Order: sequence, then C-alpha cells, then structure tokens
Amino acid sequence: MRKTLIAGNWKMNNDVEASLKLVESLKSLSKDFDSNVDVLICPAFTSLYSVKEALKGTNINIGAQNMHFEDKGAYTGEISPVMLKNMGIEYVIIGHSERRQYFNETDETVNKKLKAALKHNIRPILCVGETLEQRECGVEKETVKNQITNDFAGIEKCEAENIVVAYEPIWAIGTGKTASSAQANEMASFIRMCVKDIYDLELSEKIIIQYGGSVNKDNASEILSQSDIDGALVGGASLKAESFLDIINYAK
Ligand SMILES: O=C[C@H](O)COP(=O)(O)O
Repeated sequence: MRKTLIAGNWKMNNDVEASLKLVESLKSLSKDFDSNVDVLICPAFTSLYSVKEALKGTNINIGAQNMHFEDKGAYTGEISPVMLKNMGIEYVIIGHSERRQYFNETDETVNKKLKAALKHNIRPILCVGETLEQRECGVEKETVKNQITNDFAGIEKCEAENIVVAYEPIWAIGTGKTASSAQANEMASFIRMCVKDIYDLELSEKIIIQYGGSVNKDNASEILSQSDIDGALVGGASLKAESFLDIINYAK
C-alpha cells in the first residue's frame, strides 16, 4: 500500500519569526498523524535551519524548495545538495512550475537536479504539469509525458522509486481553480502509465503521486480519495496551521 504524503510549500513567504510561529501552531494543534500519512513542510532557505531545529521530536519532515545540481562551486546565490544534506534536509522540491516559468528551469536542469538529490539521499518531489493553453489545445498528456520522459532520463529504477511526482496543472496554482478530482486522477493514472513504459508495472504501482493546485480544506477530501492520488502539494493553504492540518486529517 502506498503512503500518503501531504507537503506544504511555503514558497517565498514567512521570515524566521513567522516560520517559527507557524511551526508552533502546527505543533500545538496537531494530534498524532495517521501512520500512513507523511507530513512535510518546505520553508524558504532562510528559515530552513530554525524550522528544522523546531521540528525536532515531531514527526513532521522538512524539505527545501529548490537546489543546484552541483555539490559546490562558483554559483553565486545557489544552495547545493551537500549543504542541504549536512543540515539534515530530507526532501527537495524540483522543477516547480514557478521555477520553470520564472527561472528558466528546463527538463535538462531538472534531470540533473533529480540525479544530484538522489545521489545525496535527499528525496525529490518532481513537479510536472501543463499550462491552460496546453490543456485547451488538448496536449496536456503529451506535455506531461515529455516532462516525465526527460526528467527521469538516465535514472535507474532503484533510484527512481524514491522520486515523488507532483502533478500540478499550472492553471490551478494559486488561482483558486482546481482540476476536478476526475481530471487530477486521470492525469495521475496517466503518469503511472508513463512510469510503467520507462520502467515497469511494479514501479508504476509503487511511485507516490501527489496533486497540487489550489488544494484546500474544502476540496482535499475528494481529491485525496482518488485511487491514483497519494497526497497533495499545498501552497497557500499550508500557510495557516488550521487549514493545513484539516487537509492532513482528510488524508487518513
Ligand atoms: O507547490 C504548491 C503548488 O504550487 C500549489 O500552490 P497553491 O496551493 O497555492 O495553488
């Protein structure tokens, strides 16, 4: 049985003080999470260390929102997988559509980052998804298939099984529009098929696939009950302890 992963991507929100306040609220409001549900928060780089320390003794995991693919070097402003690993960071979001859209991230750099994260035993959450225009033209599956094929290129099966895939239709991110649960599940099932084509049935049934895009406490229950969806990558609704915990509770 696949585990459920509920991840909060705080994006470029919360300074250290606000991050610690949110962690305290999460800690005080949360009861024991269901053993089949993994919970993760991904603060901004500046809050990572403080949040990591504040989460000690809890079963909430911590992840980064991005990293460079090189271990070190003259890459001003970048953070390496070695730095993240040394800090005890367990997950990293790779290829978020905002990185692809605003920071020229390509499938080639996404592929390098995935390989680097896996090499350093940091679990990557790979984001894929189509634009509204691509969906309206009927090429959403082709788009996602290309991303999956290029992003997984050259990654062995034993490593690929550690990749979490987040299907995030770009038109549903931060817009209040969600894909219908049927649309989200159809794409999650299609992603499994792509993984089966690259690897095999075993891996396609094992890989964790999240949905992301305006997930909130009102739609989480329906989305999370879909057969091929194993969790959510939550943006806006993860910035308030109550709404994030409501989503986690629907994952039981
Ligand atoms: O990483 C999270 C996604 O981009 C979704 O963001 P959102 O829940 O604010 O739409």
